[in-house]
Amino acid sequence: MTVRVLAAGDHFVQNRLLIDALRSEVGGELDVRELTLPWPVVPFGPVGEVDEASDVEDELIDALRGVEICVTQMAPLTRRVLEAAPDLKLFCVSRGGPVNANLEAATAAGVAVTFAPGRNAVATAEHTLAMLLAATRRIPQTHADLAGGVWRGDYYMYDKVGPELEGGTVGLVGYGAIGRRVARMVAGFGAEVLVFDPYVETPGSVELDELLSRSGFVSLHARATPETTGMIDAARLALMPPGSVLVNCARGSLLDYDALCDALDSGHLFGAALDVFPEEPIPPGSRLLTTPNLVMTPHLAGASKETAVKAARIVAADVARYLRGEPLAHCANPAPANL
Ligand SMILES: NC(=O)C1=CN([C@@H]2O[C@H](COP(=O)(O)OP(=O)(O)OC[C@H]3O[C@@H](n4cnc5c(N)ncnc54)[C@H](O)[C@@H]3O)[C@@H](O)[C@H]2O)C=CC1
Ligand SMILES: O=C(O)C(=O)COP(=O)(O)O
Repeated sequence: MTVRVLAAGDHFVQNRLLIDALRSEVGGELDVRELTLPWPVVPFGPVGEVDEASDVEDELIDALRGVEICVTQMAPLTRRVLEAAPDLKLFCVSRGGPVNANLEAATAAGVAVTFAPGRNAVATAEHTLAMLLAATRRIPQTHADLAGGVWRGDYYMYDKVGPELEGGTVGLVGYGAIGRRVARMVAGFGAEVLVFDPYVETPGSVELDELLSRSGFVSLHARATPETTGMIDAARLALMPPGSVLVNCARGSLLDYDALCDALDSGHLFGAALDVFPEEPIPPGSRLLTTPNLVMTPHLAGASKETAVKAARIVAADVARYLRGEPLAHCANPAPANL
């Protein structure tokens, strides 16, 4: 029997990778169609809450006719799409969380939703290290000086230089796929690692306030949840030792950005590095654009050549499990009875 699959991709996780991975995992019994969606349709919001997302709903509804399996990075599985897709049984999101799906409605409709945890963990951990080192060694600022024809010697002065990782302490807030990798990397530099993650017990685990007051480097790797919203506020930044460095490659909601700018303006923090922001793109006129000692990248920590390939493989492996009638490895909702 031929199973109809919709690959609804975009330029980040290309349809081609998804389709190649499906073909190599599952073989020839699939009738695969493609739908190319703009990026991003569903941005980096909380898991499982998407609804009435966008004007791609109609296109998606058309493309899902007769389709049993949809693999996608960005397509929104809203209540309306679900109601119009009675044949759909499996919706595979090739992202770190099933942010594209209304999980409650999917469960009620008997649609299993899978996701691809850890697909970009290596890329994000490596980017985190790059950002931490860039902020600590003032690489973007000194590069900009040189590119502008200025050779400044004063960066060498004692009061302008940053701390070393070897012999320092790195506090990791969140110890999942990315936090663990960053821990291994900074341990390789000879740093002590402290961890705050209420759901993980590991050597080096401490309470958040203790972590902040003992760490010369702090890196955020917790998920965006109501509990983590604004967890690093002005009072918590004040706990960090003077001259320390903060990195956020997780989510903008974890940190009070205004308080961070104050801590950089006052010189309390040596530097900070940010890949994620409360509003993306950063609005013109934002304080972040003029705050000193800040290194920023436009939400690209998770992007690498390998990320898209891993995502496609994780998704395809769950499609193959579904077709073999086996339990799904990364199912985000209670598996419907017909699986
Ligand atoms: N900038 C980028 O391009 C990327 C950002 N991310 C973000 O990085 C973060 C980490 O991602 P992963 O490691 O893949 O996720 P993960 O789900 O593997 O780990 C997240 C960890 O956060 C912990 N956590 C939950 N509540 C917490 C709390 N109140 N305090 C401290 N820790 C808490 C969880 O126990 C878990 O261990 C997420 O926010 C994710 O959205 C992920 C990939 C790329
Ligand atoms: O997690 C990120 O920030 C990404 O870049 C990709 O996110 P996603 O896994 O698609 O929610």
